[in-house]
Amino acid sequence: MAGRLRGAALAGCLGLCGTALALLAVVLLRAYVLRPAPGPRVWGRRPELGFELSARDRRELKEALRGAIKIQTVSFSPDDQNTTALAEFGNYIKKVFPAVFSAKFIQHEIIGEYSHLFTVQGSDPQLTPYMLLAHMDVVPASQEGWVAPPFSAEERGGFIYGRGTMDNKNSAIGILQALEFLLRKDYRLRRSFYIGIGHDEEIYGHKGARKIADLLEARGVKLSFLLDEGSAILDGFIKGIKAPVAVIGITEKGALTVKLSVEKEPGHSSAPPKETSIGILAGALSRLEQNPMPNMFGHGPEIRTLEHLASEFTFPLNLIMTNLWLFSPIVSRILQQMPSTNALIRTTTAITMFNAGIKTNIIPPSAKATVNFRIHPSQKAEEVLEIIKTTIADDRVKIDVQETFDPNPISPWDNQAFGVQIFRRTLLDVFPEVSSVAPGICIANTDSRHFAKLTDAIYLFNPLIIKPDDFLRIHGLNERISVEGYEKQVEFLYQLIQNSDIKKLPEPHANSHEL
Ligand SMILES: CCCCCCCC/C=C\CCCCCCCC(=O)N[C@@H](CC(N)=O)C(=O)O
Ligand SMILES: [Zn+2]
Ligand SMILES: [Zn+2]
Repeated sequence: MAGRLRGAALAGCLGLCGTALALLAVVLLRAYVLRPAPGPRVWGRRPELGFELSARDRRELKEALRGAIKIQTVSFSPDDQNTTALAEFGNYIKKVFPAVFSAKFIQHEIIGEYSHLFTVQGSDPQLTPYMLLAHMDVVPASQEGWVAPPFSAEERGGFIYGRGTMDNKNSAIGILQALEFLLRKDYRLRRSFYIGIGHDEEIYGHKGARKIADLLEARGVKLSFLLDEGSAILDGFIKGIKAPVAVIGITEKGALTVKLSVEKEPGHSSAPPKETSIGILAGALSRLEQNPMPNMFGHGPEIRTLEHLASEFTFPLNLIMTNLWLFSPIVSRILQQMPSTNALIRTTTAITMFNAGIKTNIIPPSAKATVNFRIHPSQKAEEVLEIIKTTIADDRVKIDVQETFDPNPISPWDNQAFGVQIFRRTLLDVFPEVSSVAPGICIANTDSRHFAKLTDAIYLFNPLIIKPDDFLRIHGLNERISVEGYEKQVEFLYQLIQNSDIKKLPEPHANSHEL
């Protein structure tokens, strides 16, 4: 009997081991043998390209950005902007970029009072134009907590500190700087392009970018691609990846901002009701925080980001990322641990404003709060609103939608996508240390969504190497950019404009480096 039991146990164990071995074999086979062949290799590395800055150029480049940071172009709320500063910014760029403003083939227009549209006419009208987008307005900054005042543009330890250094005067000034340098070298552009500099991106871009887009649409413009802020060269964001990787946004999340309010009879605090307006609203907000929106990992482009970066991961993570069909439940659990990666896999919930109460001994007549949701690419605003109502489940809480839009459509990402190949080419030229370029999601919002009728190829990317600590500075304290990082950004744009001048993408060839 005991022998038979031992035999059965052994057979069971062998069966189990066999299953485990078979599973392992399948994993290895898929990982190393059945791996999809890499796409055609398009670009080869090029020796040093001529972006050489004299000491004077360097000083000029830095001072142009510092001067722009000092202009307090703050967007406080949709109807409160520092319009004096917005106008001053317009005068400033005219003064700092004389070649751009005097070139015969560049048309400059002011749109919506403070935004700027530049039409740079290339010599070959057959080539479809592209667009570079940026914004000049910034979010407010507290005076406390900064190592240098937020509009001082002080330089410390190789960094320029100030609101707008990463979001997004670095792009607005950087694009014009790159063009100024090219014009001074008498570079003759072949492909036309547009530069848009919005003045109200931080309050949804209705008066700036949207008007620029409407005007271009009315002129019948179609774009081969559009590049805006929204992602970057990420260093240290992803556990298991050592080298910096360029993640280019191919979509951005949608947004839904709701105002919640509760009204109740005021009265004497000595005989309070069971619940006050503050208590009721606090309960609703707590339910929203305690019940995050569903994890959507695998339903949007986040999975493509990991697949593209799979070979960058150290063992055994590389194996896991190559086999997401098997490991995605584990991966999605890991991603939700950090706020920046959690934002990739679900609609996020952020309670951003709360106002209530009059005096210590008055029952508060009303309580109000604002909750800002960023919608995952696989969901729609309507669906999110339904979840909010079910989660709050209290008719005393009034829900008013303030601003809402669905996620952007997904832009093309393949060997034929002109913009993507130009970004690869330019990254290879300017950031040789970047070994991978992957499609990703912009977790915030940008002005680019207003241009959806002009092109299906909208990309979100800032050519800056950023670490998790830098990300916290955007809209936070001590926003800063390194002087070296800004020079590289200008170099990237300088090169990008020239690289975009090719007529068509080269045929794939075998012996070149592939990003
Ligand atoms: C796979 C790796 C994980 C990725 C983590 C995310 C890292 C993101 C890195 C850089 C992103 C920088 C994004 C800056 C864009 C900010 C744009 C902005 O502030 N827009 C406003 C506009 C508005 N009011 O709607 C916003 O609030 O979104
Ligand atoms: Zn921005
Ligand atoms: Zn911003």
